[in-house]
Amino acid sequence: MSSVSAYYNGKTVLITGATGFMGKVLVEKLLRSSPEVKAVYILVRPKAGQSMQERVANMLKCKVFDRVREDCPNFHEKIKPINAELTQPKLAISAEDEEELLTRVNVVFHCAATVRFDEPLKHALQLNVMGTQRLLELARQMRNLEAFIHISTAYANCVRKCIEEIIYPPPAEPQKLFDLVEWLDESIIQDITPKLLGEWPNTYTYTKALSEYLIQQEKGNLNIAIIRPSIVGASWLEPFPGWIDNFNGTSGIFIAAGKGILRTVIANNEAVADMIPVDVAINLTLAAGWYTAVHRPKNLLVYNCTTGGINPFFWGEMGQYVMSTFKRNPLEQAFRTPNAHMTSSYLINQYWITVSHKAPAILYDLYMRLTGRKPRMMKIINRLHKSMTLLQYFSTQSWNWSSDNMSMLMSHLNTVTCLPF
Ligand SMILES: CCCCCCCCCCCCCCCCCC(=O)SCCNC(=O)CCNC(=O)[C@H](O)C(C)(C)COP(=O)(O)OP(=O)(O)OC[C@H]1O[C@@H](n2cnc3c(N)ncnc32)[C@H](O)[C@@H]1OP(=O)(O)O
Ligand SMILES: NC(=O)C1=CN([C@@H]2O[C@H](COP(=O)(O)OP(=O)(O)OC[C@H]3O[C@@H](n4cnc5c(N)ncnc54)[C@H](OP(=O)(O)O)[C@@H]3O)[C@@H](O)[C@H]2O)C=CC1
Repeated sequence: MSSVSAYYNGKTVLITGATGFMGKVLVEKLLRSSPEVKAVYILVRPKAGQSMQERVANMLKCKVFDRVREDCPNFHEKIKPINAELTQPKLAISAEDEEELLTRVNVVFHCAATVRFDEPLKHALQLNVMGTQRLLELARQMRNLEAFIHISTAYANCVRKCIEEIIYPPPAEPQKLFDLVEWLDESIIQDITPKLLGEWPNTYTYTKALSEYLIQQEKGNLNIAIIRPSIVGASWLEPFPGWIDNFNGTSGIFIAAGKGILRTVIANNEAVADMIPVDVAINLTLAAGWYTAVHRPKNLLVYNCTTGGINPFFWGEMGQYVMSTFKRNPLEQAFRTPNAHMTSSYLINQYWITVSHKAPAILYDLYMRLTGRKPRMMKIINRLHKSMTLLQYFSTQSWNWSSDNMSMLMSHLNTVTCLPF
């Protein structure tokens, strides 16, 4: 057994965002590689008419837990759900639960966030920045805390071209923004959001930049590390290859291309497609937790969890791989034969949108209406266009991330690959 998995045995861990894409992989890996972990507390909110208990029961049925279910059939007994809402004062955790966390938790992984690019600024601030502030406040009172790991994004500082593993000055003073959104009318906040964002492309990256700064300012004596993954994609190996459960980042675009719906996309062939498989990002996160707790670095360490500097892969190559994969492995019930092209020209893209997206969608919806069924293709196309408009910023540019801390961490591991510890 490696030092990393040995470290977590006997420890009590707290995870936020455990019901999300990365959170599920984190919970699974932790329970599978460190079966003697004492307890894994997860902060969960009731949602969509489901209680916290129902949500956790449904989550544990998810395929991603099949392997740990086989290895350790009682793994669910280690999971201790806590009712919480990160946007509420004191995270809406009951006094009894809070006391339990304060006495028991050894390591915190903070994954919860809104990752929507179009999130209203007020909500993105309340969750990504104030939520982080509240969690830090709780963590500072924890009596046995050894490490606090915050998941940020490699794009938090996307207004820079070269991104070091340091915390940059924030786009604004977080406290001033908290005060502003406190008293300003929601519609006025919406109106001034572009001005506040400045060079930042969306409220997601903006609030992630703010939360990094806030952590640096308010960390006190905590042992903290920040992980900045780039575009997190499907798993490479663990718990099995190819697992993903959302349409974020590139996955929605790939599926739309595979279904033959997406025919044109704005991207720069020569720009780096900085993707990282979710299991690699989670392995780094767990290893960083171990390193932070055991080696207690003097300063807060930032890990750029990126691939472009080590093994660059370009959007042009990505497009070819995606198309050839779908040609070899066609998806069920495709709308048309997959045939997507990339262009960096706005006009050419608009032309193909009209000819290859809108015209077939109108004809298809007409056919649906005539046969007494509900039209749906134009709705899908409009959603796709909205998503492509928001993602374009990332598919047309390259960034250089330094990854010295990631390399340093890798040098401490048993193997030079990212295989299970
Ligand atoms: C030839 C190949 C070409 C290759 C080149 C491609 C280039 C692409 C470049 C991509 C770069 C990505 C960079 C990302 C960088 C940031 C990474 C991070 O830090 S952090 C993480 C990054 N964060 C992000 O990536 C967030 C980005 N996404 C967003 O912000 C929002 O999704 C939105 C604003 C784009 C759309 O909002 P809205 O219109 O409100 O729509 P909702 O989302 O609410 O979904 C509604 C429903 O539709 C469903 N569905 C969705 N897609 C598909 C699909 N393809 N099919 C079927 N269904 C789909 C969806 O499941 C849902 O179903 P249900 O639950 O209702 O049942
Ligand atoms: N996916 C990616 O490409 C990348 C992600 N990241 C970062 O990784 C982290 C995880 O992302 P990912 O797993 O993709 O995101 P998901 O959207 O899949 O998960 C978000 C998690 O946050 C929880 N959450 C949201 N709002 C609240 C709230 N008000 N109170 C409590 N919990 C809440 C969600 O819970 P619920 O189920 O209740 O909604 C969910 O568990 C984020 O910090 C993100 O910024 C960084 C780089 C890339």
